[in-house]
Amino acid sequence: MFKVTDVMLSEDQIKVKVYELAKQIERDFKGEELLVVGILKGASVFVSDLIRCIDLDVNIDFMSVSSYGNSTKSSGTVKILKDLDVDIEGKNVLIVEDIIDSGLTLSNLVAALKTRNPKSLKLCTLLDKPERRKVDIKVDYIGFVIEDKFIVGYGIDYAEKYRNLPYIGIVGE
Ligand SMILES: O=P(O)(O)OC[C@H]1O[C@H](OP(=O)(O)OP(=O)(O)O)[C@H](O)[C@@H]1O
Ligand code: HPA
Ligand SMILES: [Mg+2]
Repeated sequence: MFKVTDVMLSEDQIKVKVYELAKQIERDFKGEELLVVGILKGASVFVSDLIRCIDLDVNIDFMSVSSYGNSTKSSGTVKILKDLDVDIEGKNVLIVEDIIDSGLTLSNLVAALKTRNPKSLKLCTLLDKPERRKVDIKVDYIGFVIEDKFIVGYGIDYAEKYRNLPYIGIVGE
């Protein structure tokens, strides 16, 4: 039986970091338009908090890709379940993820989106778990680098549960 055994990052720690990331993004895209792309479902909570701290002309869109299903291991393949509604050619695109683990989700996504000729393509993740990386990936904005624990909350699930926790918790037996 899995349950949440510890808090890794509190609601307050997350709030401070989200604000810092938003201000970095604001500085980097000053005077530019920006399309923020949230990757469903995990990034939904993070991206909603993030955009509300970014004081720029921001558009938002979502993509849904899935590699984990109901398991704690990536299947290694990424399925596009919902594509963008808008054409990104000539636009500044910021992909927002909740967590980068193996890196497979994002590297597949970046490869797909690059072929659409955006003006720029940058990556932002709240959490980075570098120990489990299978593919190299350059991330422009990272909230927290975390150790190799299976975590949930703030949008992140285990078997579709716990996404509504306001903090990041560690799942144990
Ligand atoms: O770097 P990776 O090993 O690819 O793992 C990271 C991805 O896995 C999770 O999504 P998941 O596919 O489980 O779907 P979800 O966002 O709907 O929970 C998470 O939200 C990231 O998108
Ligand atoms: O630690 C994790 N927890 C939940 N989903 C995930 N997807 C990649 N890593 C994780
Ligand atoms: Mg996800």
